[in-house]
Amino acid sequence: MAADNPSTRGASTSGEDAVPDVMGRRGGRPPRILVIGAGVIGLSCAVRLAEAGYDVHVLARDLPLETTSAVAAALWYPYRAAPPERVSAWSATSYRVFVGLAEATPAAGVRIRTGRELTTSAGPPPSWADAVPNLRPVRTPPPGYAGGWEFEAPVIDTSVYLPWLVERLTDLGGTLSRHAFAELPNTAPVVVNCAGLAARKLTGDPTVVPIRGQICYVEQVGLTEWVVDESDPDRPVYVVPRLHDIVVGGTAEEGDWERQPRPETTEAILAAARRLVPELADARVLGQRVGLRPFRPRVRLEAERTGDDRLVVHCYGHGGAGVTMSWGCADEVVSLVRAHVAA
Ligand SMILES: Cc1cc2nc3c(=O)[nH]c(=O)nc-3n(C[C@H](O)[C@H](O)[C@H](O)COP(=O)(O)OP(=O)(O)OC[C@H]3O[C@@H](n4cnc5c(N)ncnc54)[C@H](O)[C@@H]3O)c2cc1C
Repeated sequence: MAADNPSTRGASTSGEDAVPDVMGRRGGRPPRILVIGAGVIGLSCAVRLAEAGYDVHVLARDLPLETTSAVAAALWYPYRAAPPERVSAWSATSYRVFVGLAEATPAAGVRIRTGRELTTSAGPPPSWADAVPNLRPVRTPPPGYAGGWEFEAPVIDTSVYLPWLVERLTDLGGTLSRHAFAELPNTAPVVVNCAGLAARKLTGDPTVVPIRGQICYVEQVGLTEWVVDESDPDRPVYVVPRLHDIVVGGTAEEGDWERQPRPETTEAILAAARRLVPELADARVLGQRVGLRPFRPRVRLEAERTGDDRLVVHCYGHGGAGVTMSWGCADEVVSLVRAHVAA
């Protein structure tokens, strides 16, 4: 990654010697916190902890633009994450933060866009309906659909947003370094575990499984509205216009660890998207990518005291909605840390 890229600003790639070894408050300095993971969850937690006055260091095997978070579409849309009531509350908090960013901080890469979730049968409003202002039924669905829901949602261009989060963190005095842990470290009094899918191995948690997502990018052809059809659970169709391109998806293949795009899948994704959004017919394909959504039957967000009286806060398993829930989860991580360690 280029040295002047904000996603590596404040980052070292020196490996082992980058691990903080200072144990907590010393000489009046704020307690040191080690955050594992530089996806949207780790970075959002790190930013909120730094804002709360902690001395925050993010250590990650993959830097932000190399993570699953960078592959996310990333539409505010609670999808393949549980439990519903908590997902809804975390998502509602994030919605408000993203609206604030879209209004006041264009450099963060967040825009509010109108769009539609289309359904093939009539049904009640989604479980997260209260998180969205002005959710309304789709009055004239396209052929083949029974209805759906229309609303304004934040669209987060991760290629801009993740570097912006890093910049925010380093402005607050935090750091980001590349480091791969073989096990949870015991070198800091507080560790926040945001390892995503890799928490499966790092914490020995077999309930975290991949839900593979393949997407492609096409050129921006002037599209402003997003659309989602998840009536086929394995083959959701979504089209999300970003600042300079359009994300077209996708797949949701549970238990599939393949990280390479499958060409025949790309063809199927494009065909389904073009049926739904005819404006894409001649849009040039710019690239394709795969991400493994870190799904868990319940997001794990809890504090654990270790035998040697350190604190580990786990925050992983956000499935298909990590961006959507990020700020709500980050606030809760800060509350858990504060309950144990004052800044
Ligand atoms: C195709 C696709 C589309 C998606 N669309 C959306 C969407 O529209 N909206 C939405 O909200 N979400 C979406 N998601 C889901 C979203 O991407 C995830 O929920 C989110 O990225 C999870 O973030 P995370 O920070 O937990 O994990 P990750 O982004 O995977 O980050 C994990 C971090 O932990 C680090 N790490 C792991 N193990 C170690 C270790 N041993 N030592 C050090 N560091 C380690 C990694 O290197 C990485 O930095 C989508 C996902 C996919 C794949």
